[in-house]
Amino acid sequence: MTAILAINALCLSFGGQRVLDDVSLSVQPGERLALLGHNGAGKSTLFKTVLGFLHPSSGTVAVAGHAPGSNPAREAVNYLPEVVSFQRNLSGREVLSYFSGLRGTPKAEVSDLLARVGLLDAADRAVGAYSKGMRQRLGLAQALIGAPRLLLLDEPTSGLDPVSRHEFYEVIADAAARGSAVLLSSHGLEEVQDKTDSIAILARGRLKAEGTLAELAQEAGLPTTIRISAKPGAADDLHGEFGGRRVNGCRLDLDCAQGAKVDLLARLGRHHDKLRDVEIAPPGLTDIYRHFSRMGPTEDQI
Ligand SMILES: Nc1ncnc2c1ncn2[C@@H]1O[C@H](COP(=O)(O)OP(=O)(O)OP(=O)(O)O)[C@@H](O)[C@H]1O
Repeated sequence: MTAILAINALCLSFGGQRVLDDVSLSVQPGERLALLGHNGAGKSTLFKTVLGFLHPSSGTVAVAGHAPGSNPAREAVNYLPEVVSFQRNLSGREVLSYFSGLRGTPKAEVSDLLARVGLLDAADRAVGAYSKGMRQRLGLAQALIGAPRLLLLDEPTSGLDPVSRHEFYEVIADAAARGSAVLLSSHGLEEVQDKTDSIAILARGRLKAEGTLAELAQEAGLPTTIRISAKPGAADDLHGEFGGRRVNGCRLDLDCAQGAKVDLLARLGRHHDKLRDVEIAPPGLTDIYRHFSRMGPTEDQI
């Protein structure tokens, strides 16, 4: 499959400061790629480069095979910036009609977009009276105009409540299912873990890792935690036999390397009379993110 966004060895500096350093990544049609990184990691700079607002010092960026900022690239991409603002006295419908006109897409699309982001009931109210979540949804609807081949969403869910976040990601999933490639940045590790297909971790302008959650977990080689609840009076015996961390009078946590889970569970099975419960907790994105973002010589600065 041909990537809609292909970034190769991208470097970009402001003055003498290298902000993006040898970044390569790609996004395929229908893929949702989450770009994670600390404040100042270079996420917005990367988006602005893809949009053609900033120019690389070296390396290449191709949007649907075209140079960023060229007409065919601009036709292929829509962008939701971190902070959205609209003219307050226009209604949501008028805002979308205006942008739809700029894009040259049929006006009939507007009602469908308002429905997709859950704003149909508020469509004819002034945007100035919208809540932050509603403005954000309107921004997403604007970004969806014309079914872009590439959707760039810069921290689209910041400041939204959990239900709104969930609904936001449903709309993004729907856009991806219709074929859009989605690149979004976020600081919300938990939401990204469940709602995207792959993850790229940027730290101080360098790409530290890219892949699915399972691939990153494998690459990081982080242990799975086996959480044991012991029957009354059995925790000391189990601790003596398996080691691990005592959490309280009956809980014991064991770290287990990826390839050693089955053996450990088999050994535990031989002590089933002492066990009340066993839980298996694989490493989460928070652990994986911490692992990769701290790698390298700049660890103390992250
Ligand atoms: N126009 C500019 N001129 C000079 N330096 C800039 C400019 N824009 C960004 N930078 C610097 O580039 C680095 C990356 O900034 P960027 O906004 O891309 O980070 P980010 O990952 O989007 O951060 P955040 O999560 O806080 O939004 C920062 O050190 C920032 O100060």
